[in-house]
Amino acid sequence: MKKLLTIAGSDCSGGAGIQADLKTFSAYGVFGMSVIVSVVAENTARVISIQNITPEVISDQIDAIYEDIGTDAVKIGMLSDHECMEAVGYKLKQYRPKHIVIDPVMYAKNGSPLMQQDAVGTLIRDILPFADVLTPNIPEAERITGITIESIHDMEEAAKRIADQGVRHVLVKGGHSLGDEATDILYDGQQMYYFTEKRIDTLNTHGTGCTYSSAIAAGLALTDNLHEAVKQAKAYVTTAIRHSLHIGSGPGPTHHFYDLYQHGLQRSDPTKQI
Ligand SMILES: Nc1ncnc2c1ncn2[C@@H]1O[C@H](COP(=O)(O)OP(=O)(O)O)[C@@H](O)[C@H]1O
Ligand SMILES: Cc1ncc(COP(=O)(O)O)c(N)n1
Repeated sequence: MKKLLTIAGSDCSGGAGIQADLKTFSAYGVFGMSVIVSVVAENTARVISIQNITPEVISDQIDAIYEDIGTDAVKIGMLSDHECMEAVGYKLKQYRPKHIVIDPVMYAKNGSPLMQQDAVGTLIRDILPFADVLTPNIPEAERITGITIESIHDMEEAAKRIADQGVRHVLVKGGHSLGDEATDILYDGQQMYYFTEKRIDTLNTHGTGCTYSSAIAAGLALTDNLHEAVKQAKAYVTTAIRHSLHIGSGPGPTHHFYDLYQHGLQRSDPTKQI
């Protein structure tokens, strides 16, 4: 049984964060564990408050995992401030887990900030170097690089700049772009690879990034192959968006039903050469 850990924030409304990650792990048939970094009182429409867990308790949770069970892959999501980042970075250095997927979460789908504005420097310096793959969406890639992204070419440029900062694989997600297709670009420092699906006409995309990065982590643990993991994860998240729920007054959540992983695998190959 593969063992997956998510280090992220808790979304009490169940669509994103730790909750989306654990649902994804279950659908992949792997054993899911969680280190909660922040408790976020949020729903589809707004973020009401954020309570960060103390660095000591974040560290204790990570110790609890590694002194006993260990992991086959780790997904890292919301890290809201310097202290959280430092605590997680210190433990990653200590335990050096295999397969680290980092989703540099900055905002919720309704626009509420989830990371302190001045923490981006710490994120780049202390956290990004641990990523085997980093999965920024377009606004996050813009924030990390300082460039404006309006085209596939701009996404490629952002991926290159992030790779130049020492990230091994960068997957710039195209969910926030316009157009009929949702294309994500994977860059390994040498070549670009494209993962494309038809854009689904829905506002219900709360939790898509969390779902995608968790699916990639689970796929890495299962296959040891990043391209295969991204291909399967793209099929998985697309299916989860297709079945997303129109609940709440803001962007509704992706839905994970129990055989979604198998369902996603039967879909056509999203890998496309542009
Ligand atoms: N409306 C949509 N139709 C199909 N795929 C989408 C849609 N919105 C997002 N995606 C895909 O969902 C995944 C998560 O991307 P994105 O929504 O950009 O991330 P985030 O949740 O971090 O903002 C990507 O594979 C992206 O291409
Ligand atoms: C605790 C928490 N973590 C992350 C997100 C963003 O999720 P996404 O970008 O997948 O919509 C969120 N809304 N809440």
